[in-house]
Amino acid sequence: MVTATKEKQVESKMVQSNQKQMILNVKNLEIFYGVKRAVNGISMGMEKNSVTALIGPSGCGKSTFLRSINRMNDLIPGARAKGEIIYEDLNILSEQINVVALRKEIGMVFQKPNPFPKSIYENITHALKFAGIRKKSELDKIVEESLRKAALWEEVKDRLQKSALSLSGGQQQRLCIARTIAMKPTVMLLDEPSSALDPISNAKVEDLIVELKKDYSIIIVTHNMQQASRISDKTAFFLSGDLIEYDLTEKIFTNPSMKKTEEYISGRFG
Ligand SMILES: Nc1ncnc2c1ncn2[C@@H]1O[C@H](COP(=O)(O)OP(=O)(O)OP(=O)(O)O)[C@@H](O)[C@H]1O
Repeated sequence: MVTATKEKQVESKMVQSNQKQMILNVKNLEIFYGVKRAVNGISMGMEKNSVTALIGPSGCGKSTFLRSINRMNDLIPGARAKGEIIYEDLNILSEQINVVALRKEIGMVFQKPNPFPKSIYENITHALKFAGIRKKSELDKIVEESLRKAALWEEVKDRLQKSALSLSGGQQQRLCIARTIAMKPTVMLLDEPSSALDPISNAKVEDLIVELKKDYSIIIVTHNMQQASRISDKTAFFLSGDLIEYDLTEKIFTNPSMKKTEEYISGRFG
């Protein structure tokens, strides 16, 4: 639980006009590194059980924005945020938030697969044991469930005690996704999760993301516009720290409202 007041959540407050339930509501978010402002007062809502893609040229603030959602920017000296990110009626940016609990509910997967140099099994159980789960039968159950959800179980079920580093890059990335799933998150933040992978592994991760949105709300940063158009429901186009356009993915890629979006998706810059 993020705070003791979480149980008091008022779900109906985060319902958009089209009745899709919102999981996150970002209000006038500004993010600074020292005196430099990297995100310029962005407001947008992310829908539950959907995939939201963040696109835009290098340096436009996508990763900075993504990292603010589970307070990963706190780890960067000099980084600070203003505004609000409302999640279950609480402001994620508030000092009262339990950041460790927040990061369990809002998990993150990075560009480069980063399994621990331990067994496949231990990669998943490490944080669970830290959270106090000790019973082997319970750990076994969560390991299997998480690997199944990450579409990796069939490939690794006979070698759970082997090193995670013996897996291919694509399998390692699905293991990192399984590790996040094991913490029972509600939101998954994916920062270019398949850009370091070969095309077959990339396709598996894309299929997995579409499957995972049944259970989780997913926000993905991607440089790959085909990927954004294949897997996301809504797309946000960032430029120089501004949110230029945010709409249904189909609209963004076929009939964007803003000239800059059109120029970017047609490859005229970036
Ligand atoms: N740790 C940091 N310290 C200082 N400035 C940073 C830091 N991280 C990012 N920035 C700056 O903030 C701005 C936004 O960077 P960010 O990494 O969020 O962009 P991005 O859109 O994710 O880029 P890319 O697609 O290349 O990953 C850039 O000007 C970048 O130089």
